[in-house]
Amino acid sequence: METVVPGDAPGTGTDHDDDDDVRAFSPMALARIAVTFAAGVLVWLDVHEPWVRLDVIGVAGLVFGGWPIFREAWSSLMERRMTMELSMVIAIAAAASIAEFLTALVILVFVLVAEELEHLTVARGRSAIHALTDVMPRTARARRAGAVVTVAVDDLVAGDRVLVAPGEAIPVDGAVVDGRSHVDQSRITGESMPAAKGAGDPVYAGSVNQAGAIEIVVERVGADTSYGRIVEAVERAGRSRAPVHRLADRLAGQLVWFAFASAAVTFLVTRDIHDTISVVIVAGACGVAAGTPLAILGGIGRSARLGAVVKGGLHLENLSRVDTVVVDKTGTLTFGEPSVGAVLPEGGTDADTLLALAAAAEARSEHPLARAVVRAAAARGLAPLEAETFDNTVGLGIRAVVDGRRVLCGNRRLLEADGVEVPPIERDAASSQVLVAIDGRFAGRILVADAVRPEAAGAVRALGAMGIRTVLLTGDVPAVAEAVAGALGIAEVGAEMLPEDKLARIEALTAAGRVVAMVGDGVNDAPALIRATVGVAMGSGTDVARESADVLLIGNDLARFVETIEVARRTRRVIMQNFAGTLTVDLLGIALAATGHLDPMLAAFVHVSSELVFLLNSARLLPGRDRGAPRTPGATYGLPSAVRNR
Ligand SMILES: Nc1ncnc2c1ncn2[C@@H]1O[C@H](COP(=O)(O)OP(=O)(O)OP(=O)(O)O)[C@@H](O)[C@H]1O
Ligand SMILES: [Zn+2]
Repeated sequence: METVVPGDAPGTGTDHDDDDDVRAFSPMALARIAVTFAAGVLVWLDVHEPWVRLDVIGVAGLVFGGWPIFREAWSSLMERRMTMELSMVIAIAAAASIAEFLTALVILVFVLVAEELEHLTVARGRSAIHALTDVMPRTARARRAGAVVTVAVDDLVAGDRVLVAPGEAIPVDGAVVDGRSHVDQSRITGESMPAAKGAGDPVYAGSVNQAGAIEIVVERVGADTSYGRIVEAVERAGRSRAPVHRLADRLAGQLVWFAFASAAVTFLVTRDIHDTISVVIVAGACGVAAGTPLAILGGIGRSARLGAVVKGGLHLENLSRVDTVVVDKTGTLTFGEPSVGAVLPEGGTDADTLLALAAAAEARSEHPLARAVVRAAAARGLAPLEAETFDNTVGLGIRAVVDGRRVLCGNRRLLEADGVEVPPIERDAASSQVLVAIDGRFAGRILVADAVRPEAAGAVRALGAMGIRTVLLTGDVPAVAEAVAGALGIAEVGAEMLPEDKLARIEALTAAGRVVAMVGDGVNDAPALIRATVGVAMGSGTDVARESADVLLIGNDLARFVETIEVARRTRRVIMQNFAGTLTVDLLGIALAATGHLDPMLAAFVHVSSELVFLLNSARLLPGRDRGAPRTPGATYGLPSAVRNR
């Protein structure tokens, strides 16, 4: 009942915006409700009071029970803001002034109960978000001075060694130093299959150790871990304000004013103080005022469960309106972990030299093609060469000097820009190609194939079913782009697109009135991610992409992205239902009250119960408890002797 008016400053009155208190009922609030209720009963029973001119029980009940609300109303008055508290207090005072103490007390009980229930619902929303952190163990078994002791995770520092038994959650980010196991890290990376871990492999806090016992060396603890950062982003998002939130506040404020104006008219016309009080009381706005942020919190929490970190309420709102999804190919539709299929030298260079020079040139690039070339050279056991100079042109490729030779690795455009004559090239739709020139002469090409993500086709189909158009924009050549698009059922394709071309296409789409989500992973996608209505980065993507994005897909799973759009749409639907419902109930209620069909107590009941329905409607969005929550460590599990005897 604690509304809510534009410019509502945090920290005023019994403001609930900042307390993370997830307690059940507060004892003081309960006491106020009980006292007010008791006073109501006494007044109703008409217990004898010695003072004729003053109803002491009624006044005392009102003052004690309503104290926090009076205080808030007073501060609203001082700030010249019309709030729900103020209007309620005016109604209560009006009832009391005509000695209708029973009415005043009953209204107050309703107000107090509603306020408390609202607190509880909102607290549950907060705790649902906090529940994300519950998977992080609070204690760990660490090696200290030759013994294994249970310590608080917060007391761990980098370099500590921690033992993790089968079935336990991993408490920190670190690396395995002993033992082997499989680890379910779906919560962090989204991979659904447990990953094999042995000495030297990284492990992440919040993932769950499966079969074997492992010992890990601590690298990062708490909020610094990958999972800690995810939780932090979600919590920050939960606190941010979406435009629809401001709209809700405005609507709530206007409803209070409207009820007030209607009450004034009612009094002028009917001269009936009861009906006037009913009019003030019947219009509730908490369903929109508190229900909107609660719904957004629920939507963001639910998305986080799907592995999508939505960085703010604004982005969730935008996501609900998306009608066009632009994707890039490498790393988004494909795994972005391509492998070299063939090395095809030309003009007298031999394959190993070609690959070795290319690998040296590509060594410092984070492009998936570059990494594939480097891996292939290492796999063939070629002696690593060092590039003397290195120049990366996004969307074209690499210019480097290796062993005194000028090496170009990239596409036709790069080579031709440097005056290299590139012969006609046979295109194989299944592979991308890295063209290589040495000292200004075309020296051959390296075929690199990347696997399409298995969920991509289903995701594109699901988007289509939701009425969303999918567009593929890639830096790769048309043959490869069209092959991938064809396999996935994407009709609209742009190939050989430089980063600025992708950007221009996004701008053209938004200029045409489309609401565009751009999904990408690379440095070349960053400008488009920023310009799109919603930028979505793959979790495995480059840092630039992850920073530029509004939504981060931790699990790289496009199917989860589609589900996130559904969550966003549902959130929007719930908010709109609350808007429409509140308006209907309030307008109807005011009309009934003004025409003498609602007495004040019934009006209070209508106000409170309708609000509660809308709050609960929002609460439906809150994610449920995590099913796969692991057991916490601390108990002693049997460790294999390899780990125990160290
Ligand atoms: N480091 C590199 N090594 C070799 N070729 C490169 C490199 N960087 C870019 N290229 C060439 O430039 C083209 C465009 O690169 P860009 O990174 O813009 O897109 P992409 O990786 O092909 O695909 P997508 O746009 O779908 O991610 C690549 O297809 C490749 O031919
Ligand atoms: Zn209310």
